[in-house]
Amino acid sequence: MLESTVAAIGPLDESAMAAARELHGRLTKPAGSLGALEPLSVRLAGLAGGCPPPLPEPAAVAIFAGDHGVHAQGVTPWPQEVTAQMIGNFLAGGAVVNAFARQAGASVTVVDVGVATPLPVDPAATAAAGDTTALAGPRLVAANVRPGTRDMTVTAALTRDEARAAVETGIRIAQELIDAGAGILLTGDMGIGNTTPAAALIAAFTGVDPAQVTGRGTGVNDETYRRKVDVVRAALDRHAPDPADPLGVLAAVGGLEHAALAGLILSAAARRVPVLLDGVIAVSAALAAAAFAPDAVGAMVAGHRSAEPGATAALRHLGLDPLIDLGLRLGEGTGALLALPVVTGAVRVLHEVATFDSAGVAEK
Ligand SMILES: Cc1cc2ncn([C@H]3O[C@H](COP(=O)(O)O)[C@@H](O)[C@H]3O)c2cc1C
Ligand SMILES: O=C(O)c1cccnc1
Repeated sequence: MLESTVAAIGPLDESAMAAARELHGRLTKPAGSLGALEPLSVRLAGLAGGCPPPLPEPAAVAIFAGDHGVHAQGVTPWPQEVTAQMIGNFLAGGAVVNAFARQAGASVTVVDVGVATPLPVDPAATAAAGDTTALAGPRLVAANVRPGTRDMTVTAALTRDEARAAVETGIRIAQELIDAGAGILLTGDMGIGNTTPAAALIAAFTGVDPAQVTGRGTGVNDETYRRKVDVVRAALDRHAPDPADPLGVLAAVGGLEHAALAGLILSAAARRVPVLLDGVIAVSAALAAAAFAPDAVGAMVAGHRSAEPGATAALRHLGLDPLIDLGLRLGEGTGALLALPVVTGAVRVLHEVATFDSAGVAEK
C-alpha cells in the first residue's frame, strides 16, 4: 500500500498552472495584488490538473493520537494520560480544534494510532473502517498499532513493520475521507511528548543541529528544555538515522502519529487533493512524506508557522511559506483550521472574480 501510494504521486500539471496564471492576468485586480494567494491558487490548479481547481470543500481534519516512550525521560510536564483524556474531549466537542472546526465547517476524525492508556470512550461506539459517514464527525477510529512507542534513547521507537502499519493507517484514513467527498485534508495531532520526536525527525531530515530545532512544546522550563535537547541529541547519536530511508527514520526516532500523518500526506498527494499542514508535528511528518516522494510537496499547503523553532527549519527545507503566523503552539489541527479560509479564498477568486473584459473595466 505504501509503495503503490508513493508510485501514484506525480508532478504538478504545467498546463493547468499556465492557465491559472493567464486567468489571474485577466481578473479585475492589479497583477500580483493577492500576494501569496496567487501562487497558491496556481499550484492548486496544477495539483487538480485543471483551472479553476475545485473549491477545497468539504474540509476534513484527521487527528492522529499516540503516546511516547521517551516521556519517561521527563521531556514534558504533562502526564501521559492527558493524550487519552483529550481524545474524550475531542469526541465531546470541547477542545480548541472542535471550536475552530465548527467555525470552519470541517469534520473531525480522531484516530487512535498508538495511545498507551485506556480511552474514556465506549469502544463499541467507535467507527468501523470504511464508514460512509466519515464526514459527519467528531468520531473515533480505533487503529492502535501499539500502546505508545518505545523510548528512543534506549532502543528504536518502533520496528519498521510498526512504522509501516502506522503510515498505512494514515493512507487508509485519507482514502476514506476523500472517498467520502473531502476536498481538502487538514492534519491534526495529539500525543503528550510528541514535540520531542518531531524535533528528532526534523534534525534527521534537515541536518540542522538538535539545539536549533528543539522547542519548548507545551511550555517546559529551562531545566526540562536542556534535558529535551540532550534527549534528541542522544537519540540521533544512538540511531544515526539515514534521511534517505524515511521508514527507518520514523522507526528510529518517530512517533505513531507522525508516521500516520506522513501516510495521510502521501495519500492526499496520490489522490491530488490538497493537504493543509498544521504545526511542528505535521511539518516533521511532511519531511518524511517528501523523503518518500519529493513530488508530494506539491500537495502540501503550510497553514501556519508554529512557534516551535523546528517548524521553521522544516518549512525552509520543504520550500513552503506558511499562510499565517500567529505564534500558535497548540497542535490538534488548530493552525490549519485558521488558515483554511485563506486557501478557500485563493481558489474562490479563480471561480468568481470577473475579468476586465466581462466587467467592462479598463486596463492600465
Ligand atoms: C491539555 C493539552 C491539550 C493539547 N492539545 C494539543 N497539545 C499538544 O501538546 C503536546 C505536545 O507537547 P509536549 O511535547 O510538550 O508534550 C501534544 O499532545 C500536542 O498535540 C496539547 C497538550 C496539552 C497538555
Ligand atoms: O506546533 C505544534 O503543532 C505544537 C507546538 C507545541 C505543542 N504541541 C504542538
